[in-house]
Parts: sequence; structure tokens; C-alpha cells
Amino acid sequence: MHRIDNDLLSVQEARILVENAREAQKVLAAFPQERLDKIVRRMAEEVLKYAKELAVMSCEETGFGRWQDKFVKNVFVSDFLYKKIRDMKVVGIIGEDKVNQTMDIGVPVGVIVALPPSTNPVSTTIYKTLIAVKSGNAIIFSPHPKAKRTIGKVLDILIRAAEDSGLPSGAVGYLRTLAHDGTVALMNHPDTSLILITGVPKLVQAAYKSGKPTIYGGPGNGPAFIERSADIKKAVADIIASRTFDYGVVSASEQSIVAEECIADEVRRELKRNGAYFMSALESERLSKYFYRRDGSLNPEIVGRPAYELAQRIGITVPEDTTVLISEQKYVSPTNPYSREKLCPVLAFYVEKDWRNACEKCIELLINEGLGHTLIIHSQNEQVIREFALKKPVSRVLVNTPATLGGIGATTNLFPALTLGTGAAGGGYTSDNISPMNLVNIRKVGYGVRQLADVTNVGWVGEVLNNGNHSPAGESAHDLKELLEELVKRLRQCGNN
Ligand SMILES: CC(=O)SCCNC(=O)CCNC(=O)[C@H](O)C(C)(C)COP(=O)(O)OP(=O)(O)OC[C@H]1O[C@@H](n2cnc3c(N)ncnc32)[C@H](O)[C@@H]1OP(=O)(O)O
Repeated sequence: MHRIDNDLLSVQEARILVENAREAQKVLAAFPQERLDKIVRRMAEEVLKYAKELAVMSCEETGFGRWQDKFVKNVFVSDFLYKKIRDMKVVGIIGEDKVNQTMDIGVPVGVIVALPPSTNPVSTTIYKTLIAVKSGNAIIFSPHPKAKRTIGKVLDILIRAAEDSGLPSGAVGYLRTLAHDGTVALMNHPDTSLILITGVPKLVQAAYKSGKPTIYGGPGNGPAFIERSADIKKAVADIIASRTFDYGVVSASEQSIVAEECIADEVRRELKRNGAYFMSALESERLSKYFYRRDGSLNPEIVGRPAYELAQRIGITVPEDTTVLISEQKYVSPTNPYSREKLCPVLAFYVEKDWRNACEKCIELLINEGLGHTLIIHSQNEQVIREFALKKPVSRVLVNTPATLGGIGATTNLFPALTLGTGAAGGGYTSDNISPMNLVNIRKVGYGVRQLADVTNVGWVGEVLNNGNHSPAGESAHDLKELLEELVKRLRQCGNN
């Protein structure tokens, strides 16, 4: 009974939120870029003040990750991302080609439905709100139930700051009565235009079923290949820093290491020097039992937990400062959790004879899970790097950098984003690191610059038509002559002769 009431209330609330957002967006759509920018700036400045408090709150509410790293992510979006988008021209006339006489006009998509994940609730919510308002859109969040207090607080801070600086009321909103039906009602409402979903694998199908354009930042399974020419010390330090960041919850993070045989022992030694613990086959087997729930989904109990705690769970005594748990593996399979995304500081370790075999292994891992997401290579050999980049079914190839930070555009010059597109390979429609430009349509303006006759080479067309042998329909020479005369007549009628 309670569930039914909750579902009904949630659906009703969803309808009201969309109606308010639709009206607010009409006002917002008329704002020039400068006015939107002022609001974005106020939101970024205000939420930055709460970066630490929200990081702590997020860990307390969800149990996922490390507050210090969440604090870094919150600062990253409120400061670095903000500065990156500050001078971007996204709406109105955003491009003009005086020579070719064309113009591009950025047009907001309308009302966006956003789902943030329980693993990055604060930073993803800040990021989505900033890029949505920057691009003149309204945005309605359906908070993840596991992080609803935290997401509610982030949004209250953002909404207060935004409305104080002129955002029409209702342009940023969120569902307070959380229920599956309310979220689906937001997705299916005829007045919502686009769904921006990060994590939450269980609701992706509902988003696709709505028939709306859906941008999904989904699971990764990035293999990190260490090639013989790599700076091994740096490669290992990068991987450890990345895999331990926020206890492994970022989807771009390394899930396995693929080492070239001739350097494998050195890599193992370096990993151990960096606090890694290599599990025995038995220990690996014991830990593997915890990875999935009965329905095959990832078990939240191991997500975003430190290596030491995971070791305790299977009764292994390891030093408290153990950074990652590593399992030596040979094979890739959907039933082998070590060859899939793990969202915690656990890595698989594969050894391959040379870079070509490593290349195959990486592809096998990506086909197993994480198609379209991310791959990492540590190498000084530009030729191998390029071969890798050309062949891998991923949307981002990260070179000599920690993947967690490289994928989200902190240590690389990729766009700073917490929703990473996986392209057609990953079942989505964009492979971008999602930016405000993904939230507008580009209206193309083209001035008349030539006449139809200018693009029609009558002489050449005549030559082709008169060559009866090449006529697919087998028309007679007489028919073709008539066709040509008709073409010339049409060009004249257009006043173009
Ligand atoms: C750059 C980046 O890092 S992007 C982040 C990418 N991250 C991911 O892809 C992580 C993928 N996430 C997961 O695998 C899971 O969310 C886990 C393992 C982290 C956590 O699992 P859980 O705690 O069980 O949370 P899960 O997301 O599955 O949701 C739990 C329930 O809440 C529901 N739920 C989640 N969000 C909403 C919402 N907005 N509205 C209504 N219901 C929701 C889910 O449908 C699910 O319902 P069910 O249990 O009845 O099927």
C-alpha cells in the first residue's frame, strides 16, 4: 500500500517538476550567454564552499569511496571544470564563417532528466547542473536513493545560488519522493528532451525505452598495458594512484594490468614496492565470490572499499597500508570477475609475450566488458602507442597517465567530465567526454551563395548519360537525350542558366 502511494506521489511530483521546468526553460532559452554565465559562476563559487562537507556527507551516506578524494573531485568540478567552460560560447551565434556564409546557432535541447550515481553523487550533480545551465537548459534530477540526502543538499545549494542570481524558478529541480515510477515518468514525459544518466545500470533500459536521446556514462573495464619501453616506476605509481583514488569507483580507472613478458617481473617487484598484495589462487577464488549478487549485478558491499578491508573480508592478513589486491590471471570470461569492472582497489594481472599479444588481450578484455570506454598504455614507443590507439574499441586512449584522472580530463587535455560517452561500441550515440556542447542542437544557417547550375556539370552528366552501355536501367539513347534536355530545362526554370 505504502509503495503504491509512494509511486503515485512520485509520478505526480514528476509531472509538476516537468511543467515548472518547461516554463522556466522557455525564459532561460531567451537568456544571452553572458546572463547564463553569471548564474553558472555563482553556483560554482557557492558550492565550492561546501566541497569538503559534501564529500564527507557523501561517504557517510553511501559508504562508497574516500572523502579526501571526493573532496578533490568536488573541487575539480567547481573550480577546474567551471574555468574550462567559463569562456565557452554555447548558445546563440556560436560560429560564423564569413567566407562561406554560414552560421552556427546553439539551441538548448530543453528539459534534461539527470540521474547521478551513488558512487560519485556530489561531483556528478554539480557537473551536470553547471553544464546544463551553461547551455540554457532546465534540468531535473532523480537522485539515487542511496545518496538522496547528499544529492538533495548539493541541489539545494546550487538552486539557492542560481535563483538568487536570476535563474527562473523550476529550471533546476529534483524529485523528492523517490520511486522507480517517478523516475520513469520523468523520462517518458513528452516535455522532457534528453536523458543524462551516469552509472545506475538498472535504469538504463528504461531510459532507452523512453525513445529520448540518452547519454549514458556506463561501465568501463580499462586494461592498462605496460610496454617494454615504459618508465616502469612511473607507470606503476600512476596505476596505484589511480586505482586507489576514491577506492576505485571511477569508471575510467584501470581494472587490469597487461604486462609485456620481458618486464613482467620488474613490474611485479615495483607493484609490491608500491604496497600491492598479490593474492594466491585460493585467495583470489575466495574474493571472487563477493563480486556479484545473485542477479549478476555488482555487489555494492565491495564497491569503493579499501584494499585492507577487502582482504579482511576473506580472512587474509595484509598490512593496513596495502594499496591494491592483485590476482594473476590468464583467461578472460564473463564469469571471471577479474576480467570485468570491479569498482574497488583490485586488479587483474596478465602477462603477454609481446605488444601484439597484449593488444589482443586488451581487446578481449574490452569485448568482455567496457566496450567503447577507456584503455591505458604506458610506453615511450610512439609507433606502438599509435597502433594501440588505432585498433582499440574504446572512446579514449590514455597514454602515460593515471586513468582515473586522465579519463575525466584532470591530467590530460580531454574535456573535464564525469560522464564519459562510450560511442556506438558502448551502445550510446556519443563517444565524447560530455560537455555543454552535447546539450545543445546546432542550428545551421546557410546563405545563398551559388546557383543550381553551378553545381551541375551538364557536359559531364551528358557524357555519362549518353554512354548507353553504362546505363543501369538500359534506357535508349533517345530517352537519355530527353533526360538531359529535361535537366537543362529544370536548371533554366530555377533561373539559373
Ligand atoms: C566517470 C564515472 O565514474 S561515471 C560512474 C559510472 N559508475 C558506474 O557505472 C557504476 C555502476 N553502478 C553500479 O554498478 C551500482 O550502482 C553499484 C554497484 C555501485 C551500487 O549498487 P546498488 O547500491 O545496488 O545501487 P543501484 O545503482 O544498483 O541501485 C539500487 C536501486 O535503486 C534504484 N535507483 C537508482 N537510481 C534511481 C533513481 N534515480 N530513481 C529510482 N530508482 C533508482 C535502482 O533501480 C535499484 O533498484 P532495484 O534494487 O529495485 O533494482
